[in-house]
Amino acid sequence: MERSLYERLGSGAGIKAIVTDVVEAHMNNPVIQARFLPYRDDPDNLAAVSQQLSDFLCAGSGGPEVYSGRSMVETHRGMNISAEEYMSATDDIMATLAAHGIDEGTRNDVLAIAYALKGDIIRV
Ligand code: HEM
Repeated sequence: MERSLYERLGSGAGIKAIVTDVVEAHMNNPVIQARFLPYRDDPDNLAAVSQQLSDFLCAGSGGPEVYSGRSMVETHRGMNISAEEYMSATDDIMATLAAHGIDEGTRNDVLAIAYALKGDIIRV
């Protein structure tokens, strides 16, 4: 049987490590860093958001973790996120997956999920 997306991403520990590096990439990305840098001064909140992101990706890829955060529309409503920012964030995710040695087919599976969510995140 084909391995689940969760397994191909390295299961809970692998996904957590990916999320840590995606958030770090966002903080170094000039297009979106202003959205994320404030979390540097608020480590508890940073840890909480990172945990939600990890749970979201774990649960959405077939893992046993439960996502207890808000819906994507609810989370990003009022942030006025542009298509350019969305593309930039997606680029960070794709580059981080490659840096973690995730194969191309698996990267494309994540890209398809990210693309499917864009209507819930851009200018909602
Ligand atoms: C595929 C794209 C994206 C996904 C899957 C995603 C997912 C998430 C998730 C699961 C959370 C945590 C929700 C919660 O705590 O209830 C979150 C929070 C957040 N997202 Fe996104 N997001 C995406 C794109 C973006 C983009 C493009 C931006 C801005 C450039 C952004 C900015 C934020 C911020 C600032 C928070 C923290 C909100 C808070 O502290 O309450 N996200 N996102």
